Amino acid sequence: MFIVEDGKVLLIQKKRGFGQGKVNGPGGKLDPGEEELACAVRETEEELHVTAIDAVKRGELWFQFVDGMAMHVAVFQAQQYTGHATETEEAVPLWTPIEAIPFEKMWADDIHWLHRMLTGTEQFLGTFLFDGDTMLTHDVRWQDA
Ligand SMILES: Nc1nc2c([nH]c(=O)n2[C@H]2C[C@H](O)[C@@H](COP(=O)(O)OP(=O)(O)OP(=O)(O)O)O2)c(=O)[nH]1
Repeated sequence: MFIVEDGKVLLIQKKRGFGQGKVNGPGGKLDPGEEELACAVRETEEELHVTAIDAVKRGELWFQFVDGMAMHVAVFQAQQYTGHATETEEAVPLWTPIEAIPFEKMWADDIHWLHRMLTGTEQFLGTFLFDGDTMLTHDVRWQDA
């Protein structure tokens, strides 16, 4: 979930779990039977004590890892929220200027879609091959919303 306000995006530094130490948007795994949007809203509440309002789906990420693991991530964006971003056991909040996103601290694929997503209106579909933290191939396709 990427919440945007006044040219800044609400990122987190993850304190534990998958991608610990990385900068990312808040998010996490689906609970059984849960819808993607509900999951993204819930994880943002759990990690930052912020509730995203009127979030829209902007893209999908498909990851294949060479060890056989695969992962699908739905990407949402919101322009409105309630609450005040607070550090929790899971994450440190980072209100970050969109023009100063620290891609070197993020997942290697993010540089290929995050800035374009935040500064435009298109939807995207990204497919990536990873070996651990190393991205081997990337393919991002955009279409008008
Ligand atoms: N921006 C970005 N996000 C990614 C990438 N790969 C990846 O798993 N994510 C997101 C998806 C999830 O929101 C988050 C990982 O969450 P997770 O659910 O696997 O980890 P977690 O340990 O926090 O699990 P949970 O208990 O909170 O559900 O990172 C990536 O390459 N780029």
